[in-house]
Amino acid sequence: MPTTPRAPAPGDPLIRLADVSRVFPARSRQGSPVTALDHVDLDVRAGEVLGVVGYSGAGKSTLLRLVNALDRPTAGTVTVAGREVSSLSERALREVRRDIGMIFQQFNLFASRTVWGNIAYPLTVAGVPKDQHRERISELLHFVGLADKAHTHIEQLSGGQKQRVGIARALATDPRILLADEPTSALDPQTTGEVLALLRRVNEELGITIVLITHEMEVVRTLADRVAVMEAGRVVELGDTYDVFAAPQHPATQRFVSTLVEKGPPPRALQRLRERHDGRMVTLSFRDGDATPADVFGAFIERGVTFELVHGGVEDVGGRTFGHLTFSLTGDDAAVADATAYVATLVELTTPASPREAS
Ligand SMILES: Nc1ncnc2c1ncn2[C@@H]1O[C@H](COP(=O)(O)OP(=O)(O)OP(=O)(O)O)[C@@H](O)[C@H]1O
Repeated sequence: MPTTPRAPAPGDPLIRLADVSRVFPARSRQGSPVTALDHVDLDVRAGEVLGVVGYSGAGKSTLLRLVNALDRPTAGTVTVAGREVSSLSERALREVRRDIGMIFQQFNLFASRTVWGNIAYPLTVAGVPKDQHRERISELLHFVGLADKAHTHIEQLSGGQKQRVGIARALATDPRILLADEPTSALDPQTTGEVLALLRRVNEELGITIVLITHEMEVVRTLADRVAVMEAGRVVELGDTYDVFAAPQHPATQRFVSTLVEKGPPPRALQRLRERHDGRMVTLSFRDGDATPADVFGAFIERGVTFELVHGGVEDVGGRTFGHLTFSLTGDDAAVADATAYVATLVELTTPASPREAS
């Protein structure tokens, strides 16, 4: 094991942003100042993986730079492990930064050094005596699965191997926090899966809290316990990953979730479905703890309503399921009306609308 496992008190904020703003001055005389972060309140709990999603320019990188004190807020406070970093001296900040590892989309390794040399670097900077390097580096290499690559030069490694070196380097000084800035965006899907599995071990086996910036909802679904959605410098939604996927509230969140999960048939599919089915089309959204599809089928059957599943499926997030299922219902008009009215008391019921209908 490369780092000492810790038992964080679950739920304690390890990082706290309180009413944080970061305004960058105008780049030119005619330009206006840029508000990269706008009154952000955010707690990161000890031991969790927090996914931060948002489109380009939403403020995600600025937020990470404030946490590791590479930048300071214009207003508000940033507290890491109980210390308000916004007011610390450069010397005190070095100590705080020792508690924070960071990995990047483009790995940011020394291309001219070996794997060993890259992992040794933060140990040297932190003043760890040379005679302790060998044991520590070899533990780290085993942990990330690169024990046979110690003396390989970085440029001879695949992208996934480079990110493993990045993770080993980030863990070298035994941090409590890992900041991950789009760590899999440069990787193919299979390698992404391997790196995410390694990050899961970093979190679960070593108790390291991870803040993960990404625009890929699959990454969030795989790794994050909670999700913060950012738009225009604000956190517009924050919740458990399951809740965010099953019932996204903010339009920005709905757009992100729809990249993985469709709430109903998209307009063109709906048009084709309407050509083939003349029944009443309804979309039912099931969540853990709600009524089950079997309850709903029973309600249709009791009322003599015929139902056909025409679109949708069941999703799994962290072992909990939800689904949006679209049915075509046929039968006596009054029976269909009665059945849909009753089913709407059991689960969320919507009528899929084409854009023309919706506008
Ligand atoms: N040093 C800077 N000077 C001026 N403006 C900046 C600076 N750094 C960031 N910004 C601006 O702040 C806003 C937020 O940028 P930030 O890099 O935090 O967004 P992001 O969500 O990380 O985007 P991306 O996914 O593209 O990295 C953007 O409008 C950006 O242009």
